[in-house]
Amino acid sequence: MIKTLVSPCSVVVGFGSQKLKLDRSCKKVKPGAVRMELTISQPDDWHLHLRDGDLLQAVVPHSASHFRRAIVMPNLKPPVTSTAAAITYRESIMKALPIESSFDPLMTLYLTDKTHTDEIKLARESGVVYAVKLYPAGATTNSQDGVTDLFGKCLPVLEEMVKQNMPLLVHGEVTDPSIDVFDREKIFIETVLQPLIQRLPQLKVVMEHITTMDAVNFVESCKEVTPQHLLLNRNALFQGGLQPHNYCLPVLKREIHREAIVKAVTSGSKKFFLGTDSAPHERRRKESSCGCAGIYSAPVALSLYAKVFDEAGALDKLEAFTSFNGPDFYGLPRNSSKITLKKAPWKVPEVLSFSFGEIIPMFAGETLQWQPSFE
Ligand SMILES: NC(=O)N[C@@H](CC(=O)O)C(=O)O
Ligand SMILES: [Zn+2]
Ligand SMILES: [Zn+2]
Repeated sequence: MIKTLVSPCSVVVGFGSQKLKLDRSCKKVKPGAVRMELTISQPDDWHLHLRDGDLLQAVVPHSASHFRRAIVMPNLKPPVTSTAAAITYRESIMKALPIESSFDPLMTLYLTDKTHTDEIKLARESGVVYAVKLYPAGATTNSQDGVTDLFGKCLPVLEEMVKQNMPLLVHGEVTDPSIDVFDREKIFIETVLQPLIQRLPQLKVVMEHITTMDAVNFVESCKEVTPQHLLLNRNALFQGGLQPHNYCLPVLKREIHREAIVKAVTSGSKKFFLGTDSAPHERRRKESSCGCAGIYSAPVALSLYAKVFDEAGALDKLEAFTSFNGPDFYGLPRNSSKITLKKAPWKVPEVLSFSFGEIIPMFAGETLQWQPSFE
């Protein structure tokens, strides 16, 4: 539902624990200016890194304040390779949640060369594990224990996943160092994903954090889309100097790819859903001689998705992308709770400070137009 309201004299915008009151003189508002409000079913985040320890405590409130559920990535150190570990990890997330939060973490298992078919059965029986995650070994952060040979080592497990109707979530990049880093997603589709789907057509596969028109055009799987791959192209890595906070994997691509992703997502196709890939790293680990891959988007993601759909003139398609296509794919109920997005400018903090260090959020210091609230 889209409502237009006459601009108020003041609005309160919130950001985590910070609230900022914008006193805007009515005189400054142009006659006839309107402010928009959009109420949608509460979104879920189908790709989220919550980490553990201090970082978990710091970041979980940001996701919990906007999203009702999230698929939680298992690339901890050590990785979450068993249902027992997933249950323990889920408990630590629940403990870190703000009181009265109804956030529901949906857990995943980290696939390795050694994962046993019994583990898939246990995962299904547990009721807390919703997917299995494929990290090609060496492809991304904490993927060292990932899969070295999917067809050679994991076929029985993949067949069990078909039986258990357990989706496979894929970091879709080849790891061959001789392949250009900007081509790794395209080559993965051709050499791994396409053969996988031919071999196991009933396997439910999600291509995560897509970055190319090749992924957009790969119709056989559903796809998650991050805010950064909708809003930034690879120039953002080098704008006025090296920009470590825009570095993630798969790496940002050319503008033609970004445009293809925006077009697909705002077209209303049910194959695309929200997955922020919010991946916090401490500032010192990003601003380093060998900086970590990952963009921390949880606090700004909804504002950014709204920006993309607004600029494409497709706000009427936002809700399906944020709140319907994901649960429909997973066979879960859509959320009955609602969230309101108000068009009112707010500034993203330059830095988020915690006792252990700092995190730089995506679009730090920039002014955004859409602000989620439950009021
Ligand atoms: N996206 C990233 O750049 N990093 C993620 C891992 C991943 O999703 O590939 C992380 O865990 O930091
Ligand atoms: Zn990934
Ligand atoms: Zn990720």
